Amino acid sequence: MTSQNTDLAQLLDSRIRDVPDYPKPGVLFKDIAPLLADAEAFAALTRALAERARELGATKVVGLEARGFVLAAPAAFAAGLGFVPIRKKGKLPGEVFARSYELEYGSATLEVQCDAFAPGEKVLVVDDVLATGGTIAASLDLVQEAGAELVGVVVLMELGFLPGRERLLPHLGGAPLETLITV
Ligand SMILES: O=P(O)(O)OC[C@H]1O[C@H](OP(=O)(O)OP(=O)(O)O)[C@H](O)[C@@H]1O
Ligand SMILES: Nc1ncnc2[nH]cnc12
Repeated sequence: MTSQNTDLAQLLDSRIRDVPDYPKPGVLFKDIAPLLADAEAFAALTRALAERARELGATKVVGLEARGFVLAAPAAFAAGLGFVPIRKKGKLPGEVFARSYELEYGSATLEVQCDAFAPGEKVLVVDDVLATGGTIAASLDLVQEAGAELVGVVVLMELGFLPGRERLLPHLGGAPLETLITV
């Protein structure tokens, strides 16, 4: 990590609030609302994500509902790329691919539109938190099922005390998994 990235990580980390026992007892919730509300931190995060999208050769940036949208959409815009949403069940019209999964504090189903990607599309997946890895694992399977090539995953914050990274390895197909902050 360069000193510039260390500065970025410190700035971002300083704007994330720990909320104990939310939404369930025993969960330390990482609240990104203060970061999003801080113009300097949000802009720095958006620039960093957009830079990685360009460097990795992405043609689309994929965001995961809901907090992933808030990071991925401005990054796609800043990189001059299109944005594709992966949404919770029942929100996307038309034919969809679907995957059910467990996350740190519940379970859900994610969907992507079957025609979301043109042939040869290269995808960067962006989300805010990597906890158990269930959400991103399901999303990577959907990207593959929809026929796109994964060029990378960038996550704002990895919870290093949970086994998310190991869980994602079989789903990455050799693409890099990058996190701006690890706690
Ligand atoms: O690694 P995991 O254990 O799967 O957890 C990580 C996911 O949990 C949160 O999403 P949530 O489903 O709470 O949705 P939200 O963004 O709509 O709040 C977070 O935004 C990640 O997507
Ligand atoms: N501890 C946590 N904080 C914020 N978002 C999460 N998603 C899953 N686990 C989380």
